[in-house]
Amino acid sequence: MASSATISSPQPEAEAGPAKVHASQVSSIKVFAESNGASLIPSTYHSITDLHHDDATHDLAPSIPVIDFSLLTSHHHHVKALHQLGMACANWGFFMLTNHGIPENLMEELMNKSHEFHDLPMEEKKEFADNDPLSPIRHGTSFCPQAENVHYWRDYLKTLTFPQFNFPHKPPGYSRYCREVAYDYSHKIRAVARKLLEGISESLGLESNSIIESTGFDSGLQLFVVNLYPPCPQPHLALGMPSHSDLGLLTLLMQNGIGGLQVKHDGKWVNINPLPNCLIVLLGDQLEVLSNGKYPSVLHRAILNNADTRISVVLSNGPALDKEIGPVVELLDKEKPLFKSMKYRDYFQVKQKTRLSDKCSLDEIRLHAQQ
Ligand SMILES: O=C(O)CCC(=O)C(=O)O
Ligand SMILES: [Fe+2]
Repeated sequence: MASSATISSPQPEAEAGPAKVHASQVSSIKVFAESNGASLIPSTYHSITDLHHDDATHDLAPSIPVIDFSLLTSHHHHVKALHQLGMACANWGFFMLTNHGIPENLMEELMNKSHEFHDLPMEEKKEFADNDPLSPIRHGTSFCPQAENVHYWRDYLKTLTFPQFNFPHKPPGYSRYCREVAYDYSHKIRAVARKLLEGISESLGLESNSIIESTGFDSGLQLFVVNLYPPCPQPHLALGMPSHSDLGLLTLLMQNGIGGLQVKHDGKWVNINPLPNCLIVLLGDQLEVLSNGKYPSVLHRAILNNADTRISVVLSNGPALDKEIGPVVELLDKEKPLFKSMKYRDYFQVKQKTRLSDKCSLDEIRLHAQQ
């Protein structure tokens, strides 16, 4: 059971050997980190299992795909841009998006305000502690404490911003302004995601509106997440988020200038240092399903540091909740389906209530070659 109780007081034995602190006893890792002050973290947060996690390679930085959004919409460069988009989706499941048209000052304003909800006293955030993945506004820590045996050094605010827009009315004074900025940003992100989905359809040899139509995207679910990762005294032992893929079609992410995102490419973790003012685009599980495996969702994770609070604002753009999503029929002329169809509502609920680990939810609907 998730608890809305505030953090239990810091464990006196923390210095000697940290106590096992279950994330369900922790309402906020930010509050815990601030009140604990110990140099060792509880063993229940030791989530790094691969000894070589520092092996993130920088060599790949020059080959990280960059897509210029303005070229996708340009008559002259459209074909070349589609080709680049298709390559990025097939080979990386991830790209940086430049010239996306979202004003820099809007992104800055949102980022500057994003920590204010997290800064509220725990008492004020308690009303949003909720286990239901479809709650319009949720605040919590880690990913799904009830389902995990190790926890993650992150607090989150999750709101559903489409088809209905939801956002906290707290703290007073800030909230109206921040709601407006968030509303504006979420709409602009949907428009960018929609255009990208048109390009992705075309790059698969489909009609440009194919994915939009088959997913009911125009009434699709948009999840708006503000992640906060406080400084961690032992960043080599814990993670902000473990290796996972996102559940929707396209995730568009920005961060507060503090690095921490890694994506997996050719079996190696690659540090992502975004270009100024770009958006990071991550392909989600629903695109892997629709494309029948041609455009795999990307594994990614958030690593930590011991000096700065990192914030990422992550918008997951998905199908309509009641759409049944399976491989696009036109792609099945010459190939067998690799995935079972499933209603997005069911996929969303399962994924948000399961331990976050690689592609474990997607693997549940993967059909085996012999089937
Ligand atoms: O904070 C990040 O960079 C990654 C966040 C993320 O993967 C998520 O919210 O799904
Ligand atoms: Fe993610």
